Amino acid sequence: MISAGIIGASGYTGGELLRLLDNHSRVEVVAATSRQYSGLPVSRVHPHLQDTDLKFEESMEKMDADIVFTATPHGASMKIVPDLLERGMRVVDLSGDYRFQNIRTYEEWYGIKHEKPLEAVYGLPEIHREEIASADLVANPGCFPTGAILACLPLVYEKLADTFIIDSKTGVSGAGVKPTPLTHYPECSDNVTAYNVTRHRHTPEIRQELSRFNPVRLSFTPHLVPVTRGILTTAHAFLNEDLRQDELREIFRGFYDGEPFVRVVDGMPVLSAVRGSNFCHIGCFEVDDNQRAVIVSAIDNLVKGASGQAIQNMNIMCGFSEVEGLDFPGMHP
Ligand SMILES: NC(=O)C1=CN([C@@H]2O[C@H](COP(=O)(O)OP(=O)(O)OC[C@H]3O[C@@H](n4cnc5c(N)ncnc54)[C@H](OP(=O)(O)O)[C@@H]3O)[C@@H](O)[C@H]2O)C=CC1
Ligand SMILES: CC(=O)N[C@@H](CCC(=O)OP(=O)(O)O)C(=O)O
Repeated sequence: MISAGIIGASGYTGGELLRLLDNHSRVEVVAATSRQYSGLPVSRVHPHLQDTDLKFEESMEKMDADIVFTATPHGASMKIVPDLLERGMRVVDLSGDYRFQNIRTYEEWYGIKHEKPLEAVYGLPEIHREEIASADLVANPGCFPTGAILACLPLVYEKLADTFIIDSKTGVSGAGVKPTPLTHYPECSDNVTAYNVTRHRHTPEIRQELSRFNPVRLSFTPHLVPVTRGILTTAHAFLNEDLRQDELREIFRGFYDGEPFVRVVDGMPVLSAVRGSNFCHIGCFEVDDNQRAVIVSAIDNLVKGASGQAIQNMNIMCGFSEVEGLDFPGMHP
């Protein structure tokens, strides 16, 4: 049994970590922090978590755990993570603060001066499983990059395409618990909005990871759609080989063979099939007469896009079965 702490536990990804860890046989959550709700029972903020006796702590300054999840905004994590590491705790950070190899890229796209760059492993197990196992600091990927990278990776790895148009639709929980003008109910319900169409901060993150295998050019456009959870990504790639749909599907099947949380599906991926689960479904594979291939991926932004992937990373770091606590399907319909 190991002990875990969650910083930022009053937020959406913090709540999702609590929900998923409640079902994990090797982990006990010993601390869940919230500055706003310090002293209150966790169930007061997360009404679905009625069977925990945990109360929110103000911080983890005087508490220890084997592993800590920092479910805090970018800019906040960099003020918290170094102290945890110095005190000997291993950390999975859910923010963007440690995802970039080049700190100037982070500063340019996030508009924040990084106070404390540290060595970290990018926590996408499908690329970095071995380094994750021995890491003290894992930078959990962004939600859009998880779905987008998994949709494009086999084509980059096999050098079948190098230019990608990535169009993603996200549920509103991706924006966190605090409402904004874009996510206020009358603005986002019964509505669809494209945003940050050329300047979304996940663009360089997707590029960084795909370019590890072969340089890529890409355009990434996010849209907000009126669902609570899920990201559906449609990636378009112009192939440099004439491949049929069934051949492309087999390339993806071979590439992801043995991956516990990636499923190459026969039909079209849908959000409801992955909702609440740590699975990424990938499908479509249609190719038109311009050799444009269309790959569609679906994830739950709060699970494979955040807290589920963070637990998958913890499982790898601790030598547990990678699927422990995560081995259940989505909630269709
Ligand atoms: N939502 C999603 O789908 C995804 C989110 N992420 C990333 O995960 C992180 C958390 O996201 P999410 O849960 O959605 O965010 P939320 O805004 O829902 O929750 C973040 C929580 O962090 C706490 N917090 C805020 N600032 C600080 C601070 N300076 N020090 C300590 N605690 C702080 C707040 O709690 P309190 O005020 O009570 O202390 C807040 O509830 C972010 O970096 C986000 O970008 C990554 C992938 C997907
Ligand atoms: C709907 C919505 O606003 N989504 C967020 C993505 C949140 C996320 O996963 O990103 P980081 O962890 O990199 O912050 C956005 O577009 O900024």
